[in-house]
Amino acid sequence: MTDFAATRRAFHLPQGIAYLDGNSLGPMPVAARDRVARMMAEEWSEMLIGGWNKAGWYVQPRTVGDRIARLIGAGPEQVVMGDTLSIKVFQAVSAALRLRPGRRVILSDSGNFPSDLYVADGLARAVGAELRVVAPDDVASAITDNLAVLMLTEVDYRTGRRHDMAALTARAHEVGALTVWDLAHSAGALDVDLLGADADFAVGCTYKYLNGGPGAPAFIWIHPRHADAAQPILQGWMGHDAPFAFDLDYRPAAGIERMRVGTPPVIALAALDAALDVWDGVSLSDLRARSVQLTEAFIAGTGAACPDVALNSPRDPALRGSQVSLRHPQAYAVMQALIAAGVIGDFRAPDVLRFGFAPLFNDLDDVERAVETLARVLRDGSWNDEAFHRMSAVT
Ligand SMILES: Cc1ncc(COP(=O)(O)O)c(C=O)c1O
Ligand SMILES: Nc1ccccc1C(=O)C[C@H](N)C(=O)O
Repeated sequence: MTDFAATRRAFHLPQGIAYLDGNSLGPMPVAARDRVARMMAEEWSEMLIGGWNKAGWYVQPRTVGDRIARLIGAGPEQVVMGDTLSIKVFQAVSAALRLRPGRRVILSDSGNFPSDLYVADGLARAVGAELRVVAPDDVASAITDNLAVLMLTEVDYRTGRRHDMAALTARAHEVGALTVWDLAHSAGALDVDLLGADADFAVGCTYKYLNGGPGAPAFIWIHPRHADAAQPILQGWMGHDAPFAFDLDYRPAAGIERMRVGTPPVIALAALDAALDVWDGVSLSDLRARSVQLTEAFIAGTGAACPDVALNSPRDPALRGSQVSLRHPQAYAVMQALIAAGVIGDFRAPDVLRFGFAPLFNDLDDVERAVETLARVLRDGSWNDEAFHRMSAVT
């Protein structure tokens, strides 16, 4: 059994708050602060340029990628770190598109995160392809013969709705299309199984449920059947087969290494590597069970105590990720009042209160506190208090 009391103790959680925003930025693992301090004191300062080899900076995008692989149902040497998630989306979709010459349609849904849609749209315009965006429930029926790439975020950042990765991937494969899965709201939150779902490409960030810190690097995974065939569009020198030969011609490195672009963010990778230590000994089925327990308790609690909000997430946990969103016409003001009372979630336009439940550090006390505080804020109308608004406008 995973010891979640121990994983909670691994984080610095400021006194007096219930932090339900780990789905946007995970809290700081105490070991990350120490690791970065040590990296500065022992590596950068003393080794200087020698750190690339002596301290393993050069291979870190892969060694850290191997640690992420276990958390997303991938194998060793299949994941590489670097850049931002938006860049990794571009790399995955562009490589998938090149693997399907003659097909021009990229399909996504309106629940996707805007950056993914913007990036795919920009790419489509540049190469004469078409981005088609349908409602989340219409994705399966929009998978038609001319499809090149199905690009989806598994868990919707607003509603928490979870797509069926295995079923939609199978459907895409039936028509000869490839899949790109964005795991931003899945990695570290669910028992993701990329190989089991037979996905083609996956990308994700590490500053949410993986707790790598603000600006932590993103990851990209390619199924081994495509890894040596996928042609990078961003032909950066660190994805070259022999970067230090400084050839004038680009030749992609073997496998996933080709998805490296330029110099890795070594300090950020040190923090992320320490954050991943917390995952040692965490079983993904325990993680999922705890996530369901927390979200179920929150939905039941708010359902009973907060009649003024409406559930905006699927009621069935099988169709949901690790967050719950609620709707209220004055959601922004309600969230400001909640934050002032020490319950930190976030607001998403136009009327969504969003609460992330990160199994590594959230517990049933957080759920209870959030339910009670929300019920009180809604009951006593403090969110609607003019004095409160004047105060929150300046703080
Ligand atoms: C699903 C999803 N995709 C993409 C992004 C953008 O990632 P980045 O800012 O790291 O490029 C986010 C969050 O910011 C996200 O939630
Ligand atoms: N990277 C950020 C930087 C600043 C503020 C928020 C973010 C988020 O990650 C938002 C998140 N993608 C979301 O699902 O809302």
